[in-house]
Amino acid sequence: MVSLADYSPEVRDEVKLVREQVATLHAQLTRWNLVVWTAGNVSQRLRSADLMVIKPSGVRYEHLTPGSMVVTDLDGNVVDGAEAPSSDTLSHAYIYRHMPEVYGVVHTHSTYATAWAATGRDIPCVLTMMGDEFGGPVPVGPFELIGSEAIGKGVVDTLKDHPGCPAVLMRNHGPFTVGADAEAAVKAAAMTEEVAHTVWAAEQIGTPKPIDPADIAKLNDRYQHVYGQH
Ligand SMILES: O=C(CO)[C@@H](O)[C@H](O)COP(=O)(O)O
Repeated sequence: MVSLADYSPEVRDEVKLVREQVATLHAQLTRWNLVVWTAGNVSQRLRSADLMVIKPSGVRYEHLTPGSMVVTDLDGNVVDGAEAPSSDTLSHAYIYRHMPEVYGVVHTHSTYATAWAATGRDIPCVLTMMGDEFGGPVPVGPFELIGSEAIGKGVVDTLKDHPGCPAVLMRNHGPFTVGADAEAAVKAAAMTEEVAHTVWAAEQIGTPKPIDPADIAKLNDRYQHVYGQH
């Protein structure tokens, strides 16, 4: 069995840093009310080796520490860690293998996004915030059972039809999000829940108005390339 001792000091240094980052980011899931009990997970892929760091399965967020984070290869084989990795490890690994631009993956069961997932409806792009973050609707992916890479394949296959979108609502299950790092994926999870809630509220008031696709593209380009500090 391969262990961290088989990797260079540079890789081991990055593992230490990413363990700290991923452990800290799990607190953002509870901060933004995206999870109940242990129902969500965060991972980040390393830049220096084909490894990833993910939450241990079923461990409460207040008990998570950098040292409890599990290191696996991109086939889900444990390389370092005292506890079993997340239930979704194989799916996170599949996403990393098939989306080379992705270095962060998050899964939650946040209430409003999961309610949309239960209906099988995409969240329509009726908010400027959706143009900004998603560049269109938040799509629904196929129903898949938990524990294999099937969910990961469903996420990748769905996002092929939605280039640049960082979120998929896996039907009857909940949101999976991706990003250039774990923090970006956590942000996408928080924004997914926010727009799921807002669009649901809009549908209680009336019929939300669609945004012209050309304007959605302009919103997304500005937000992705101009917004914020550069
Ligand atoms: O979706 C599911 C179970 O329905 C899992 O993703 C859990 O919600 C989190 O599992 P662990 O990461 O703690 O194994």
